[in-house]
Amino acid sequence: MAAMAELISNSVQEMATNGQEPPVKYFSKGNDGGVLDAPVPLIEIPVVDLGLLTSPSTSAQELEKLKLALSSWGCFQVINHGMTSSFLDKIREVSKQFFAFPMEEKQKYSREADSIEGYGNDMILSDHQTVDWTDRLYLTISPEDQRKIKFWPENPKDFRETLHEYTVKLQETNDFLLRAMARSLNLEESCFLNQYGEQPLVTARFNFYPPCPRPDRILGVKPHADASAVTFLLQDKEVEGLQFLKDNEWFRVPIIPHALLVNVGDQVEIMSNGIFKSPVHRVVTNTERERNTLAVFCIPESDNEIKPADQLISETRPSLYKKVKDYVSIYFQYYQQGKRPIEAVKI
Ligand SMILES: O=C(O)CCC(=O)C(=O)O
Ligand SMILES: [Fe+2]
Repeated sequence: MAAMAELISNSVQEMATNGQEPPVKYFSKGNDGGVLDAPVPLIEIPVVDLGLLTSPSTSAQELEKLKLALSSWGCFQVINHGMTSSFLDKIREVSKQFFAFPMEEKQKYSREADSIEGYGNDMILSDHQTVDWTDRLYLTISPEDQRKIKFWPENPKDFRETLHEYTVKLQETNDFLLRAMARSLNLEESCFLNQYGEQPLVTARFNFYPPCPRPDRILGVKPHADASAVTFLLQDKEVEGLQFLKDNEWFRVPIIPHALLVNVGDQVEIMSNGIFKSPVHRVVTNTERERNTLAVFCIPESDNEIKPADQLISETRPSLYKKVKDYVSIYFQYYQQGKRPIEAVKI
């Protein structure tokens, strides 16, 4: 019951609805005296067309685009992914509907105080942590026998089936992209997929960002890179918020409603020996409108050894990363100490 009470008092959705002054733990430390909501330029983010990647006459050019995108930004938008715009809208809709339910309905799926899975606010891992202005629903998708179905909303009625269908499709897209990434570096096409494994961990994080009274000082998500191999983000159709860091400058990501935003995580940075960049990103808040997104993380099998591909190591470019297993646990230990986790595995 204590854990439940804590969740109620800490839901940012309720704070926003009640017009409550955000507690100090939400305020960003060390943003160099600058405001977080200062205007930033838009990324001219590469758009990769899966149809062009498949067709023999266009694939070489599209692979080059993919390689450039991942070695400069670490992200791109993918179109022609085989899901209709109306299906993407349906996913956005079930997610919006879930967060719009009364608190009692959502709390049927509340996470436990010390566990990430389920509905709740940002998890506090360290005393010094700035807390994100977001509520989330976090679910394991794969392996299917690790699903904790008690956390999967029964309402709206088509939530479970829609999420299942979406993530089946994304896993195919992920396999396809991991092959394409290897091909773009002239590697054997299964090179990254073999490290990823046949029993990967796939998780989904529904992010809900209510309007925030202090966008100048409070972030929806603090700067981080993902622990995944690949992350797929279904952005809100109307409200921007995501920004990527490049050369110490922040850039906004434009919305393309029918596209998925793909970024590589730390584990692809390792496998590619640093050629592909796991980008640091953050989410800014705004005073006016809520924002809903869905991130799906594709994470290599935890028993697999992740390491730079042999062909990407040479005398002039030695291995930049140690071999790792279960990078996700390393990630959280470092995150707890406020450090960038990938630093732990750099040589
Ligand atoms: O909501 C977003 O735009 C990004 C969320 C994100 O970076 C994450 O869930 O890891
Ligand atoms: Fe992220």
